[in-house]
Amino acid sequence: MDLFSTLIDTKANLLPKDGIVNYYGRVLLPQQANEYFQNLLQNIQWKNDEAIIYGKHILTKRKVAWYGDKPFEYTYSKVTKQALPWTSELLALKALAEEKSSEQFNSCLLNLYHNGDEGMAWHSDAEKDLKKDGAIASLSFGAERKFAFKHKQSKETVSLLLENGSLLVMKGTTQTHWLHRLPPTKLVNKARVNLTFRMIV
Ligand SMILES: O=C(O)CCC(=O)C(=O)O
Ligand SMILES: [Fe+2]
Repeated sequence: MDLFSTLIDTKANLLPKDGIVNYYGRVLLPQQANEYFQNLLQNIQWKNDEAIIYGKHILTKRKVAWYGDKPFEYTYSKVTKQALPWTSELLALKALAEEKSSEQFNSCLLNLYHNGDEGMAWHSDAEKDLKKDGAIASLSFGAERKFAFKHKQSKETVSLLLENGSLLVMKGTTQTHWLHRLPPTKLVNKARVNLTFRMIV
């Protein structure tokens, strides 16, 4: 049992209906989290994300990377990416996410937000390549950022802070009924790295 697990009820569902979101809080000690953060900044093959929006080819400020068990192809915003082979640190973090969540993952999408100007707009992760209603485990490193959910019909919202070294799991029908986003903020001027472990089919 880790140091913080007594403080956070990991069985509590943060959503009032139509999906399950569990926040496990910090699953790494601050020093371990900082070491992973530095390692990820250095050793991941970060690239500006490409997208085609209204027929225009654009590059995002946020950087991304895509790793997996096999050279999976993954398409979103009309651009296809191919997964790179796991690094040893990513494999260790995948094992941690799997152990804590009791779920299995075969790929990981990584995001690097250089500061609070960069975020991610409302979306759900329900691309056809993803296992339907499969769990998504999200590990956060570096700057603490707010994360929010919005119900697609009722528009009700739920938000929380994602701490350095923390784990969030979204599962059940969350992606069908809820959007989520990482809002931009003027209050943060440090970088954050996020890893979302997924199951591609
Ligand atoms: O940065 C985050 O915490 C979330 C990223 C996200 O929603 C995604 O990669 O689909
Ligand atoms: Fe997402």
